[in-house]
Amino acid sequence: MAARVPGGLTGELAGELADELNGGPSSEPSRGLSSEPGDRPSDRLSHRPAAAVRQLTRRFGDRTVLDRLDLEIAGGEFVALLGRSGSGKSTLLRALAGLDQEIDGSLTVAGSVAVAFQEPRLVPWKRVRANVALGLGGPDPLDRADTALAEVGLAERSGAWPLTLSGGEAQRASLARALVREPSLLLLDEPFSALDALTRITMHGLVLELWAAHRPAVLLVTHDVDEALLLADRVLVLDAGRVAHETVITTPRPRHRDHPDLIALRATLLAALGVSPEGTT
Ligand SMILES: Nc1ncnc2c1ncn2[C@@H]1O[C@H](COP(=O)(O)OP(=O)(O)OP(=O)(O)O)[C@@H](O)[C@H]1O
Repeated sequence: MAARVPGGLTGELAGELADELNGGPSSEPSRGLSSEPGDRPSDRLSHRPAAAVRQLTRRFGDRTVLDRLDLEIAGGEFVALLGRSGSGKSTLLRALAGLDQEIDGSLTVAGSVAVAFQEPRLVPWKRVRANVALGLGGPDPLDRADTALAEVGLAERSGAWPLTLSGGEAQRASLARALVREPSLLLLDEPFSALDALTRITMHGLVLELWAAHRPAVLLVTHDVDEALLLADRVLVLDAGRVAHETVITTPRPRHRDHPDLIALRATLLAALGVSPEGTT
């Protein structure tokens, strides 16, 4: 069965940015399915899922990385995805982003998708503002880029060259580039893992602010159980190609990592990952 992939990202990113972002031409730039009216964030009260994945399978040679995986993400929901290294987290994210067409099963994303990667992937020869606006359709892309940069606290660095940004600033710019596309699904692939601990805490606060203001559905890939517990409505653990464990977190935000609910959930998640609380397997 062929996968159905929406055109929101493929139109904006896969065509013009994928070569820059992924170091090579995308295998199939666009399948031409466009965002439907009614998929904008303000229309999401219909509770239509932001993403629905059914029986998704991805093989690399004779290795099956995703194996008939089912997943649904509600509009506006914040989902974190954990899993051991090599469990297929990035593979799933790339499929949702429309960057991988070699998949079996069905995959439906309502509206547009934007991605922020572990490395900010800014084009070094374009100023920050132009990076954020890169591939952006519609009117006044540079003005909209500036608005997004202000929202992530980077207004003053809008005219800077990417190489002059700190790691945290570059990751803010990457978030602005995702945000300016007003995605109904925001995919975050370990966006904070290369940052120092203090910057990471600041970025957690920023992401929650942006999420509250724009309310996209979020799928955050992370290795950090605490990050998942602090941010997400629901935490999934990927194992053997499928969602092997699911934890719903109802603790109100802002959350403190020492909250008794989170301490209990941390132990559950570590067990689901096959890791003892002391960190040994
Ligand atoms: N293009 C590719 N060709 C061959 N194998 C691949 C390709 N992309 C991914 N894989 C393999 O698929 C498996 C899952 O990779 P993936 O990057 O999705 O894992 P991950 O859970 O994101 O890992 P990590 O936590 O280390 O980032 C790995 O074994 C990887 O080597």
